[in-house]
Amino acid sequence: MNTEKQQGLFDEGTPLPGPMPWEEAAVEDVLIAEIALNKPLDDQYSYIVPDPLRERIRTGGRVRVPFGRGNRFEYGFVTALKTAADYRGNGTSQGVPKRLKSIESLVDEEPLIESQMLQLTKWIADYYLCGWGQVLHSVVPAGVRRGAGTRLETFVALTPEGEQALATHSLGRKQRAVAEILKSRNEPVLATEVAAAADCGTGPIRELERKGFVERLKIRSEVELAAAANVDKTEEFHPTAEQAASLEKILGTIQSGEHRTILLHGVTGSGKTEVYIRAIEEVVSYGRQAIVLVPEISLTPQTIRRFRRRFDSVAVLHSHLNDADRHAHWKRIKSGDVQVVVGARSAIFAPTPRLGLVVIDEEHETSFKQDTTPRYHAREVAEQRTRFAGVPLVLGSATPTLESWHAAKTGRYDLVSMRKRVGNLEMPPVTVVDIRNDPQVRKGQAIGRILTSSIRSALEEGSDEQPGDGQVILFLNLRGFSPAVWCPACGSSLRCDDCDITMTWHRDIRRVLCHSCAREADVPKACPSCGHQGWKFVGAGTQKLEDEVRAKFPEYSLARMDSDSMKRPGSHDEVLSAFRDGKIRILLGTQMIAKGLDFPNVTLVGVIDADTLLHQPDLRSSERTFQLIAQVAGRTGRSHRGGRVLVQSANPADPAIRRAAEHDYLAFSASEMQDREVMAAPPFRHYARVILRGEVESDVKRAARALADRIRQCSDAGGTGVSVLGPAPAPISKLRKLHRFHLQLAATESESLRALWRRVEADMPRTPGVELAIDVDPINMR
Ligand SMILES: Nc1ncnc2c1ncn2[C@@H]1O[C@H](COP(=O)(O)OP(=O)(O)OP(=O)(O)O)[C@@H](O)[C@H]1O
Ligand SMILES: [Zn+2]
Repeated sequence: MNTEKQQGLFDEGTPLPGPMPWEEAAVEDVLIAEIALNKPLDDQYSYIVPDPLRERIRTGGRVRVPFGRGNRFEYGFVTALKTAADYRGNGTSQGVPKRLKSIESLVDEEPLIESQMLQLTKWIADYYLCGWGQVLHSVVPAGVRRGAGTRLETFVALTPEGEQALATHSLGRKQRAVAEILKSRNEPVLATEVAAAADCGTGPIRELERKGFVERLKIRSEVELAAAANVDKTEEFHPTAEQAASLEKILGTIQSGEHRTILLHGVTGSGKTEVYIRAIEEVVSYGRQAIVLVPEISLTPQTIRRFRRRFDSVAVLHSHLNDADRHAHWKRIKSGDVQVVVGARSAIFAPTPRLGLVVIDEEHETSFKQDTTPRYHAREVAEQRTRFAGVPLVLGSATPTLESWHAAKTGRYDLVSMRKRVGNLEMPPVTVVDIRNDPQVRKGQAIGRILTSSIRSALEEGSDEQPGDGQVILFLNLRGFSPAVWCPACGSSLRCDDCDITMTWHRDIRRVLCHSCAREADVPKACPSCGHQGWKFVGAGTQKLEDEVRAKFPEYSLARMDSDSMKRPGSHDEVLSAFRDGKIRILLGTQMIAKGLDFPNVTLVGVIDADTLLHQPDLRSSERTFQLIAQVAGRTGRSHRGGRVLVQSANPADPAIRRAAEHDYLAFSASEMQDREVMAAPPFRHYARVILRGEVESDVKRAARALADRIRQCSDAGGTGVSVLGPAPAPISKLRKLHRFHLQLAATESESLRALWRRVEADMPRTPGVELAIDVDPINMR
C-alpha cells in the first residue's frame, strides 16, 4: 500500500500563525477540491482549483492532478468542493490552506457520477475497506472513462477580453468575422464550423487565440445510437393467486415511498419473472427506472425477450458489449431514456436518474460478489442504493442464501413466498441413486446403470401427438476430460507449476490445463516424481461425459455446454435455441445449464455427480450443494409432460442432497441455520478474510505472522470482541506463482471488524514483496 501523502491541508502538530489581514481575502477566495485517486487509500487529497476551472469544475467529474514528489500526473474524481471557510470552525486548526498543488486540467465537462452515486461509492469504500478512488474508478465502465465511440473535437469560444476587443479594438476583417460569430452564438462552437461560417482558414482563429481573445476547448462529441429493435409486445398472463399476493406486497412497498428489501422465495417455475415485470411496470408508469440484476449466464435472449416484449426501452448490459456500446448505453441510461436496465453485477451502478426499483434474480448466485477490489456484493450495494433512493429492493430465489433467509426471519427483510409452480404443475420427483456399487460406474463410466436406462426411456417415449421427442439435460460440474492425471506407481498427480492445483486433462487440445491460472502443459512421458511410465486419467469431466453419451446414444443429437465449448460470443444462444427447437435432444454441461432455462420438453434431468461441491473446505459447501441440485432439478417438469430427476451420489444420505431431492428448502435452511449458529459462522457472525501473497513463501509466512500479531495487539487493546483465526496457508496455498496465507477476523457486529482494521491499517507492518488483500463478507474461501 502506498502511504505517500501530499502536504495536508493542516500541518498537524505545528500550530500555524493566523493569516495576515491582507492574506485573509485571498484565502477566503480559494476554492479547494477534494480528489479521490485510484489508489488503495482512504485519504482524499486537496488541490487548489485554478481560476479558469472554477466555473466548470463539478463534484463527480474527473481531473488531472500532479501527484507525489515527482509530480506524476494522475486522474482522480472530485468528491467535494470547498472554500477556505468550510475548513474553519472544525476545531482542528486555523484552517489555512497552504502549499497545496493545483489541479492541472478537467477531464469531464459533465460529472460522471451523481451525488447519490458518490455517496454510494463512499459507502462501498468504507464497508469493503478499500480506497474511494478505486471504487469510483471501477463503477464507471472503461468505455465511459475513455469516451469510447466519441471523438475529441476542438471547439472555440470568445473570452471576456475578446468580447471587449470586439467593441474597442480594430481587428482584421476575418478575425472580426470570427469574433462576431462567436459572440452571436454565445457558446463554444466547433473550430471547423466557425472557419466555414466566417469563410476563412484556421489562421484568424489562431491569431485571436494568441491575443487571448479566443479560447480553445477540447470537447467530446457524440455518436448516433442505433434505434432499439422493435419487438412484438404481447405475452400477458393472468397472475396466479400466489403471484398476485406477492405483487400486492411489492406494490404496497413501492407506493409507500420507502425503502424495504423484499425476499421473494419462489420455487423453480413459480413465475417470479412475471412478478418482477409487473412491479417494474408500476414504477415505469411513474416515469421511473428499474434495474434488474441477473447472473451473467442468464442474460440469454430468452430472458431479454421477456423484458423487451413488455417494455419499450430496455438496456442490456452483458459482458460481450464493446466499449463504444457500453458508453452509448451509459449515456442513454443517464438521460433517463431507458425504462429497464438488465445486467450482471456491475449494472447496479447504472446511472438511472430516477431509480424506482431494483430486482436481483437468483440472489443466491455467487457471481454477485466481485472477487477483485472493490470486493463488493451487489446485493449489499443494491440495498444501500435503494435505501438512499427510498425505493424497494426485491431479491428473488428458489434457494435463498442463508444470509438473506436470516434477514427475512429476523425482520430486516420482508418475506413473500410462492410455494407452487405456475399452472398447477408438480415439482418433479427426484431420485437419489447410490452409485457406490453401480457396475458401470465401477468400470469407470460416469453414467450408471439406472441413469442410462432412464435417459433411454426419456428419449424414446413421447406424447401421443409426437412420439419420442423428449429431451434430456445432464449436469456435471467439471469441465475438461479428466480432472486428474495420476501415477499408479507413486500415487502423485500432475500439478500446475505455478499453482497448488491438479491439472485437468483436456483431450481436445491434447494437453493438461490448470483451471486456476489457465496454464497449459504437455503430459510428460514419465512421472516426474518416480520415473514410472504409464499415467492413469482419473475421473470424468464434461468432455469425457460427452464421449460416453455419444457412444451410448449414437442416434441422438447432443450438445456440450461449458466454458471451453462456448468461447465464441453467441454460441451459448445458438445452442439454446437449437435445444428449444428440438434439434438437440441431449444437452450436457456445467453450471451454464443449471439455471433459468425453461424448456417444456425436458423430461429428464440427470446430475452425474452430486458430490463435487460437498467436500470442499468451505462452510457453504452444503448450501451450494443444495442450491445446485435444487436449481438443476428445476429445469424439468415445466409442462404437462412432467419430468423427473436422477441424482447420482456416493453420499446419498447427505442431508443437503436429501433435502434438495425433497424440494424442501424450509427443512434444509432450518437445519443448516442451526449448524451455522453452532459453528459461529455467517449469518450469525461477520467475517473478513485477509489474504497475503508473495513469491517467497517464508516472507509471506513471516508477514502473515507479523500482521496477525499486530491485529491481536490492536484487538486486545480495543476490547473489540473480534476473534482472529490464523494465519494459515490458504486452501489453495499457491496461485499464479504466488504463495498464499490467510487469516480471518470474526465478530458479531460487522462494524467491529472495520473499526479494528482501521486501527491496524494506521500502522501496518509491511514486508517488501508481499501483497495484501482484504475481503469483507468473503464467500470464497480458497
Ligand atoms: N400467471 C402465469 N400464467 C401462465 N404462465 C405463466 C404465468 N406466470 C409465468 N408463467 C410462465 O411460467 C414459466 C415459469 O416462469 P418463470 O420462468 O418466471 O419462473 P421462475 O420462478 O423464474 O423459475 P426459475 O426459478 O426456474 O427460473 C414461464 O414459461 C412463464 O412464461
Ligand atoms: Zn496454475
